[in-house]
Amino acid sequence: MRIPFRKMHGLGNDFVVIDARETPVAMTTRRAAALADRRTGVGCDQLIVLEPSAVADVRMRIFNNDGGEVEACGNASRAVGLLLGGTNSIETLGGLIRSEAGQDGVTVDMGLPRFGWQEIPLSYAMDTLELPLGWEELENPLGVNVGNPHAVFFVPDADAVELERLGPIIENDAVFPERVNVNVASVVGPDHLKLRVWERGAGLTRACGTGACATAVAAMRRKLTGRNVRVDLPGGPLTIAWPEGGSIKMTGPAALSFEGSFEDADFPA
Ligand SMILES: N[C@H](CCC[C@H](N)C(=O)O)C(=O)O
Repeated sequence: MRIPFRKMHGLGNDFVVIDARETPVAMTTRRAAALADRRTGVGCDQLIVLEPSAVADVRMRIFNNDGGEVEACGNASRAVGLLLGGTNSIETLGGLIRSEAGQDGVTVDMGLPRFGWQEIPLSYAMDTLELPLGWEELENPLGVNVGNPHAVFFVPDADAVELERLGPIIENDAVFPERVNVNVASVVGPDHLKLRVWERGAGLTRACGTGACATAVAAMRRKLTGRNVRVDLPGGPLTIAWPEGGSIKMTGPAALSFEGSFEDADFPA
């Protein structure tokens, strides 16, 4: 049986999107990693499977390039929002989010941030503004969870960090029981950040929507910026707003690259 897919991206963070709402498609770590492989599969940073939901308009399952299923994906949320059009509620393992497709891209309400991570002694996790952790020049991160876990480091020049070397070391450090997405950011202006991300399960990507949300929240908590910021990623800018007492809103582009299909027997579940 042929299984159709859409190849989509958000600022170059790319996805294979399978719409399994009408016809179920079994997805396993093995099949996801095979489809995501850039040499022998279709190739993508994340594989997205849309399924029916009992609590939302759609359920979005997210698999990293390494095949691991995870809780959230900001750029894919905008891609799915573009695909569905209008306003939609989306169920994810990280909670319920809402997308709204508009003229200047797609806005996603990513819900409320959570802080800290469980392995740090509670006294530290209660205040994640300054965590006594360091990996060479990357130190004192904030732990911010926006459905998925992020460590956010502020540095003078994000481009000067050897993220391809330090990223996997931090991603896989035992202090992060679920591993972690590694964000390295610089403050460019009062409401302007520059961000590079080593993604858990995917490595260096051109953009990370949840990373942009986590980094913007971290900057706001440290009073480095106002509550509405532009985050410049290698693939382009996102706008993140986090009003006092409100939820995080991310706005940016999403695009369809092409449509295709694969033979299910060629990628066994
Ligand atoms: N690598 C992330 C999932 C994808 C996040 C990113 N592509 C985004 O746009 O938010 C994780 O393991 O939590």
